[in-house]
Amino acid sequence: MTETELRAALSKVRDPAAGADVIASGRVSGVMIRGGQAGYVLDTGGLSQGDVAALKSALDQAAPGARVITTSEMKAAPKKAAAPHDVPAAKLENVGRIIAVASGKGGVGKSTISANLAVALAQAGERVGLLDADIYGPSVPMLLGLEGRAEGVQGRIQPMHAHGIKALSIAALTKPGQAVIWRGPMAAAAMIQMLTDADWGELDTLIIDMPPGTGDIQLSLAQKIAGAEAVIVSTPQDLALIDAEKAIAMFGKVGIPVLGIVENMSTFVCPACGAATDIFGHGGAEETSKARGVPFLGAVPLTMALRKSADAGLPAVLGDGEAADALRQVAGRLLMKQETR
Ligand SMILES: Nc1ncnc2c1ncn2[C@@H]1O[C@H](COP(=O)(O)OP(=O)(O)OP(=O)(O)O)[C@@H](O)[C@H]1O
Repeated sequence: MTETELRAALSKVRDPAAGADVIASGRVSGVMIRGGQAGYVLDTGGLSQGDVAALKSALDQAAPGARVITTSEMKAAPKKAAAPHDVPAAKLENVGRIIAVASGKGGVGKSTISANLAVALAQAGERVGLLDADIYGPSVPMLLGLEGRAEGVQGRIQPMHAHGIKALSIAALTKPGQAVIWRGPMAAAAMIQMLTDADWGELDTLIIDMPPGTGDIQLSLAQKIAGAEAVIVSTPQDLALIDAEKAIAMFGKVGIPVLGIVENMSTFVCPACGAATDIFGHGGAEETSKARGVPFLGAVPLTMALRKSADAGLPAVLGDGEAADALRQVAGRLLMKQETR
């Protein structure tokens, strides 16, 4: 059985809460076959015990012997897919396009990729803004070597400037070192404020570094940028890929097109001996993108140079090297997608 066949079999089962099929509602995600073993993630959140038992039995009949990972993240009955016009989009008249960079799982390099793509697009001649909306760990100031805080002029926040791009971090709305517990609506309001109240000027592309994950906060943020497109970052690891699939499903729910997946921390080439090692695996993101019918945007290797440049506040694409080349290629593919729209 192929993943497509497995998904088709599972999609015959109805979500007791949403009425739609379990794949469309996001109730079942992460459908995969690895080493001949079928598996998927079942989210039982918001369902009664009776519904869960009936759903599990229907899924078992549809895909006998499949390995099931059960989570319960859905807080209430999933709503039917929101049509793009149903959700309030952040209106940015002077911005050509908005790209939300997201990951299902934390620590996969989403912020590093966001900062490098922003600088690479600027190197290609675009006017670029980078908005750090990662409420759990705003790292854009460090990645760009930005010091101090964004200023307000006549009531408008002025984005900071670094390496040819404009940048603003949600960290600017909090006191340094102060922990803030964000709730979904609060985070969404803060992001919209930074999107619409800041003096971005004219931009070809605004990149948003989203918080990792696919919970309520991420969903609220995604709903507020209905006119945007998304890029998903994942490592080649199965666990990260399952979460990447959840991120694809989340954007699907709010009608945001996924431009593609970037595989980060792909093959590591030892600088001393030249041996290639697939620490987190290799090629998994490309397989996932094929299975999901989402474009594959490229693989960025795990390199010491990339880690060091991130820590130094100098995005790798400012220099040379394997990772810098790979990141420029990803940026080039994003530019091509824009031209073919
Ligand atoms: N390809 C790579 N090679 C080497 N180091 C990398 C690579 N990509 C990211 N890193 C390093 O991994 C760490 C995590 O990266 P980053 O902060 O970009 O991840 P993230 O997905 O944004 O994390 P978060 O969950 O906090 O949002 C950083 O120290 C970064 O320098």
